Amino acid sequence: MIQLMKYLKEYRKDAVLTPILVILETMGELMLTVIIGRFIDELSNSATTMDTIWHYGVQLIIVAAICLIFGSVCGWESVKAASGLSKNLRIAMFDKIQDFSFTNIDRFSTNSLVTRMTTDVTNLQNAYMMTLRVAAKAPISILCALIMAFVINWKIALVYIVVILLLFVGLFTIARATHPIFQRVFRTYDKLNGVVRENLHGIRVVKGFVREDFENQKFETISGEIKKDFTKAEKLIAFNPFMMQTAIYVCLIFISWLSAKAIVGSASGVAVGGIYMTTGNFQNLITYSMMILMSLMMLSLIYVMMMMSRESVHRIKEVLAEESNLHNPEEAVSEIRDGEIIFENVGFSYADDPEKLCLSEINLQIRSGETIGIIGGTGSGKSSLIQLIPRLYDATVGKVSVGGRDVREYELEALRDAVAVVLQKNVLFSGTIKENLRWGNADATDEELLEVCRLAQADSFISTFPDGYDTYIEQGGTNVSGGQKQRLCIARALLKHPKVLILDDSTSAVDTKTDALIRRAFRSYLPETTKIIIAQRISSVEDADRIIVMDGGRIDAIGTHEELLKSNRIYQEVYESQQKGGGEDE
Ligand SMILES: Nc1ncnc2c1ncn2[C@@H]1O[C@H](COP(=O)(O)OP(=O)(O)OP(=O)(O)O)[C@@H](O)[C@H]1O
Repeated sequence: MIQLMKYLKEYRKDAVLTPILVILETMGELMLTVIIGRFIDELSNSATTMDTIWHYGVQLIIVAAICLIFGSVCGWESVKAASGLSKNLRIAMFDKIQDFSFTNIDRFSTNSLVTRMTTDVTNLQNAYMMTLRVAAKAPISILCALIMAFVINWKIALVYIVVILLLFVGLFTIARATHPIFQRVFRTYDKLNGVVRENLHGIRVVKGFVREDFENQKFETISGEIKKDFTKAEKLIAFNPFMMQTAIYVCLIFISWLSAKAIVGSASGVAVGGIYMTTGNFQNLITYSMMILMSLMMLSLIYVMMMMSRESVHRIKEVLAEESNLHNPEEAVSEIRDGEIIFENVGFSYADDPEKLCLSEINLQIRSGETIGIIGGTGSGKSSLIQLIPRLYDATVGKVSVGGRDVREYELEALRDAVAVVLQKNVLFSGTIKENLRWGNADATDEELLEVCRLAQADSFISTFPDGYDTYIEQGGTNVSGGQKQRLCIARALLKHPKVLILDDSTSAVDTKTDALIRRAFRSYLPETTKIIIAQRISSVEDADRIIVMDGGRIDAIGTHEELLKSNRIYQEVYESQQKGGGEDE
């Protein structure tokens, strides 16, 4: 946890102030016990006057009021420090994730990142708040109470030492047993988040296939797993109050017994074992017993919270320590000459393992301005191939060049500005159409928006909306159709004026006529831009300059539509199957 304290930043003063206030509050509480002890002794004196009672009464009120003030400010400061720490941690994690490559994200999984930024940070926040307040208060209370008890009577005070040692052994044993359970619980939380996210994301499909019962069952199973683990851990933790209560009773019985003997002996002038005690002393010892044992109880609670948050701290640190495996080189090039693309002996593995390549022996040269179609079965490596061009992933072996230079020599931002990809999983964000389009270029004028929307055949449907380009897109683009969403995403990519434009199955939901219009517009208006179109339908790529046929992570053939129809078996089969089906999507 200590390494994460640097994220306190502007809340450091609150974090320092809290234990100081706690110390002052504890001192005040101890002063109260001393005053009460003296007061009791004074009361047993027959000469006590009302003046004396007022004197002690006023003292008690003043000290109690000071304790209350310190306690309240301290509570406020600890909340400020803990919630400030969690805010800064979330910002730091979010910032870090923005720099992650796809490989980094794959390594954690999106679900786990969500749990780490929410549940784990909240866990740490709660544990830290408790620690700030109690971790300072409890040891000080114990220490001061022990000193005072030893001052009153060291022989009787030894009882505390024995009980404290026994309690520590018990607490340590419980903590060791619960830690692995909490470790497991957080991994299950990742799964739970995954199920919720998947369900909400695909709620239409769930309803369409009437899979609510199945989804409920899945959720119940995971919730059950969490409940089982928590019950197991709580059963162990339940020993905690049991041990505490036993310790309190043992302490009280022993101290009462020894004190009673001492008080009776002192009164009769025959002190047992040389122990002299007053009733006020006895009252104080009982108060110290409660203070010590309550502090131990609080410490044990913190210990349990620390156990729970230890795993969270580890998981937060993992995210913050993760280094993106995509770096800008020292002297990064920021100018991309043109849209020429060369793959030289490229192999790629998601696991970065040359033994497990999902793309291999890719040799390919694409001229700037060329239109390339890519066809291949599912899982044949089409998306993997194009993701290497804007460095969404790095090639495991070989070299990918754009504009005559290795992609790893470019500034990442410049490369990704020059290579626009409309990915298979299109995403629109909540906001107006204009705001969404300007993701491609924040400074684009309204005329430029209109122009790219015309090219992407989006203007025709946007102008039918009552609010036109100011139409509000709901989160995830749920209020536009799949085909409309795809066209908006293409328009957004066009706004970057890219040198390379990649459409990864991005017109699959667009009707064939509109699809053809988009391609025709590209050909006429973007002659300089290299266009790579991944598609399932032959009609989407047949007019490309060249078509690549992918199979099992390798290039099976490259040629024009006519050449491939004559010579390539896979292409012929796909063509024939689509001819028979009249074009799968039409
Ligand atoms: N993020 C990932 N992590 C690990 N393996 C992956 C990942 N994405 C894809 N793969 C695997 O890589 C191989 C190639 O997948 P890829 O997505 O490139 O195929 P594709 O031809 O684009 O398929 P489709 O047409 O279905 O989109 C597949 O075996 C797939 O399971």
